[in-house]
Amino acid sequence: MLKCLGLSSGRKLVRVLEHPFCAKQCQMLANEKTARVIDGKSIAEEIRSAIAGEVRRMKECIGKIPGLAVILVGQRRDSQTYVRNKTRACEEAGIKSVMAELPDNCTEDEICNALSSFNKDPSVHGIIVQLPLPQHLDEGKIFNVLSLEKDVDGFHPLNMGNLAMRGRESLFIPCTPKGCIELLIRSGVEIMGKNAVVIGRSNIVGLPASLLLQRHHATVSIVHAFTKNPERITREADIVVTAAGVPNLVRGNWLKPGAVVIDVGTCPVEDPSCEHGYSLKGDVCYEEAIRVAAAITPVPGGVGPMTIAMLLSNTLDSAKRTYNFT
Ligand SMILES: NC(=O)C1=CN([C@@H]2O[C@H](COP(=O)(O)OP(=O)(O)OC[C@H]3O[C@@H](n4cnc5c(N)ncnc54)[C@H](OP(=O)(O)O)[C@@H]3O)[C@@H](O)[C@H]2O)C=CC1
Ligand SMILES: Nc1nc(=O)c2c([nH]1)NC[C@@H]1CN(c3ccc(C(=O)N[C@@H](CCC(=O)O)C(=O)O)cc3)C=[N+]21
Repeated sequence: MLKCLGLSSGRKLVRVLEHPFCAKQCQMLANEKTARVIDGKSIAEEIRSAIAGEVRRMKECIGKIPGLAVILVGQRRDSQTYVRNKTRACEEAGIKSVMAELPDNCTEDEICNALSSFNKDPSVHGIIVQLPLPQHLDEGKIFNVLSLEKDVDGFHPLNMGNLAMRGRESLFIPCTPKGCIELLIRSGVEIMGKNAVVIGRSNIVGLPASLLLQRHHATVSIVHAFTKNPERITREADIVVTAAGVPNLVRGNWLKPGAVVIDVGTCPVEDPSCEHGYSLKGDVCYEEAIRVAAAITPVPGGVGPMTIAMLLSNTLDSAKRTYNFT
């Protein structure tokens, strides 16, 4: 079904071939009710404008503003775009941003040195190391150096561990899963007591998303690449959070009627009709899912903008904590 093509950015570009059943099935279902679309872009805008207000208040009251430092290693085009979007969002919210750019072939020590200087800089309240890193670098070693108090991505093992343990609180919740929960809450979706399925178990999305849903008292199942019969497990779910990076993985018949679907997947697929020759695809076969689900996030315009809003929110919280500003 899918063909991966190399992309100069290092990221795979996927060519999506037509689903043999997709068109027919969609036509059959054409007259049925469609899901509510959860507009992540406008929810994120609301949050960002509230953050901008808080930043202004902070500046007026104590003469300080939050600061975010970004470490970008290498020349991946997608990473450069994400980082540019993050720093632009900071600017708009009145948050200072600084960046350290390191070459593809840099050493762990060089990254750790950049981290250490941001750790010490009192005008920096949040630090992110844009992922993925080039293969020769050990992510674990690097995250160990990151100051726990400035880990606004929530990737430090102690923040992740505290998120996992009952009776403990992490200083920061990873931005994408936090954004998913925020979308559910702001859309009036109850999480407590619901069956949730998370597709994917990565450190940055799937794992923390499953921990967070548990904290909100959902009963959570995790589907990954070795799961047998993922469609059966997913069909049990009232809430599906999918972060596999596989376009059209979740078909309409994987969903329980009335399920709420949060599509984290963001995969560039060949699309000659688009300006850059590609468009972004989620994990969910959207045209099918809107006929079955009660609510769904689009890609783009769903989870992505929320990730950035949550990064700003974590950075603001960090600065507030530093200055004891409430
Ligand atoms: N919108 C946003 O803000 C963000 C979007 N993303 C997007 O989300 C997607 C996932 O990102 P990330 O978590 O970093 O990716 P990873 O590649 O690190 O993890 C993918 C996960 O999905 C699982 N998986 C892969 N294929 C299948 C399959 N066929 N069936 C079931 N499970 C599968 C893998 O299982 P296993 O562990 O067994 O290999 C793995 O756990 C990507 O498209 C990424 O671009 C990521 C971060 C933020
Ligand atoms: N340390 C680190 N932290 C991250 O949070 C992190 C990371 N590394 N590496 C890569 C992933 C990916 N990620 C996204 C952020 C925003 C959008 C986003 O805003 N997407 C828009 C579209 C953007 C576009 O058009 O290019 C949308 O879905 O509407 C997507 C993906 C954060 N990540």
